[in-house]
Amino acid sequence: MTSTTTSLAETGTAGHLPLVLAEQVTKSFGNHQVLSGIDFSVEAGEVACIIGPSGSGKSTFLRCLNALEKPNGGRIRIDGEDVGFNYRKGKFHEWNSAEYAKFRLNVGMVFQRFNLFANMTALENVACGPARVKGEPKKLALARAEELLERVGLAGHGHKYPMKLSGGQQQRVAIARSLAMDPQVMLFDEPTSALDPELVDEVLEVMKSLAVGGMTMVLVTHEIGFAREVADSLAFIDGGVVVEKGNPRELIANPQHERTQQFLSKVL
Ligand SMILES: Nc1ncnc2c1ncn2[C@@H]1O[C@H](COP(=O)(O)OP(=O)(O)OP(=O)(O)O)[C@@H](O)[C@H]1O
Repeated sequence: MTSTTTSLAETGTAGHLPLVLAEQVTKSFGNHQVLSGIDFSVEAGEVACIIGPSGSGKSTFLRCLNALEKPNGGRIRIDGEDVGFNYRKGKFHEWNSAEYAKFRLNVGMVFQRFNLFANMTALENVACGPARVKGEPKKLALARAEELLERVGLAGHGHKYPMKLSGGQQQRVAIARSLAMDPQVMLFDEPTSALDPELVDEVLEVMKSLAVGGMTMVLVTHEIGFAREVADSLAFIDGGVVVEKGNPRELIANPQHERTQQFLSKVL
């Protein structure tokens, strides 16, 4: 991002900004350019789905949104805040590790592999963030975790360790764990791809209920049906750029770009 520091300072933050705003984001790993100038935005309360071929940069972009990867150029703002930078005394300063940690509490992320703590029960997995990271009293964090497990359809399962839960149940615990931090936006990276087909719907149903409840969500997915039914916008990423973005139903029914048409013809 260093190369863009001057232009960042000049751009300013006046006017309405979407909750999530990415402008011309680039990212390389060595000589391999993975993101070549991504423009992307999501309004508060909206669900944005991202589709695209394997290796097109979808996960890398999501990781940039959550500051798990550092872009080489461009600008990402969440709720008007520059991800990775503070603007002080007329200059951009890179975040320190405490600022990165604080930011991630505000942006939930659910991964393909559920990443639960194997030595904690479902309840402890959900309660540990508020109790250990936010310093919430343990009793309160556990009571809230009970409520969240109920919300994802897992009432009565709180005492179980992850290995005693199905993949779909584990992913729902992971969603509850993310919700426990009261995130402003939730990012999902192919949350159903590691599940047996018969377990996919139970996770999609939970995500649908979050969407109906007004949660702002960015979702990398192969679930075109979910995108069509639930999402407010759909972006097709290929070769590290957003090739096409629009209303999901329109984009799926009538893709404008040849690359989008080719991709959809393979997955529909
Ligand atoms: N940490 C890394 N180091 C080196 N290369 C990486 C790293 N992370 C991702 N890549 C490369 O970046 C490219 C894009 O990967 P990414 O995971 O973002 O794609 P994707 O669109 O999410 O693919 P998929 O749908 O298969 O998950 C790939 O070629 C991948 O090998």
